[in-house]
Amino acid sequence: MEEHTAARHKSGGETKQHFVDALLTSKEKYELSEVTIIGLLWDMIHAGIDTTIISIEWAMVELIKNPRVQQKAQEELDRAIGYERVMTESDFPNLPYLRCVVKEAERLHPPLPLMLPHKANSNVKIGGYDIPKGSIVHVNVWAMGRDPKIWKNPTEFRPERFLEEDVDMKGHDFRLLPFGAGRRVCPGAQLGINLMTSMLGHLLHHFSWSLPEGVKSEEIDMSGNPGIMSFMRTPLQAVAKLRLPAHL
Ligand code: HEM
Repeated sequence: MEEHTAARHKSGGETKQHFVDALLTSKEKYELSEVTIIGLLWDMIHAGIDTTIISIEWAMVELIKNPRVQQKAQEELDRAIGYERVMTESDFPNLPYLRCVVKEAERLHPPLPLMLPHKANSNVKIGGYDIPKGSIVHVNVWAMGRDPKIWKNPTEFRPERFLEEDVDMKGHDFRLLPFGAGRRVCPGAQLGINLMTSMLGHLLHHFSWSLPEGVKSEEIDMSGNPGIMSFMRTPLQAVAKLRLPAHL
């Protein structure tokens, strides 16, 4: 905070287009204290880090349990990038299968399975049910992602389903809502998707992933920790084998 405030003074109040600066610019208008600004920054850090880490761990376990999918994603990375350089964000448009892997992981393993609690601010009727004003409402996006009425073979990890039918996951298609929807939709959704695409892309391009010797796929504990954020109950243990030249 001190560094940012000092930099603003030095530049004569000229603003950079980033989050800290936006908050400092709005400080007077919204009567934001320094403590509030620091609290908001921590909120963003907490909301952005755990959700992304959890999503990556679940995606990796599915890629290890499904070597066909892992190999197909790696073939796509090899075709689009080759073996002489590392992936960058500008490669994303050429990696449609990898982007479907991200989506499929979010369908089966949304890190916030019940989203965040919402409060009805008036009496509403949804799907024939009366929701009285003041009720706390949870939306079970985990169950929606596995509903056999919506998804064919719902428990199968098959990213191809999204090549066959493109389904939005940023709050516009109510079949898939890992980031929520509406006024309180996740403001970091696109950043979260980009982070996942980047991390999974690097992990798969650089390494092949398997289970430690002697561990069978069906022995992996696929249960999640109870709570708002659903980490894997038993942390994943995996073995990485280098695929790219070590200097990369
Ligand atoms: C894969 C990654 C992520 C997932 C799955 C995710 C999911 C969610 C969900 C389900 C909500 C609640 C939406 C609702 O109740 O309607 C939420 C809220 C939020 N997320 Fe994310 N998120 C992710 C990444 C991020 C990132 C990277 C940031 C910021 C850097 C972020 C910041 C927030 C904030 C600040 C809220 C609260 C918004 C509000 O209450 O108005 N999230 N997220």
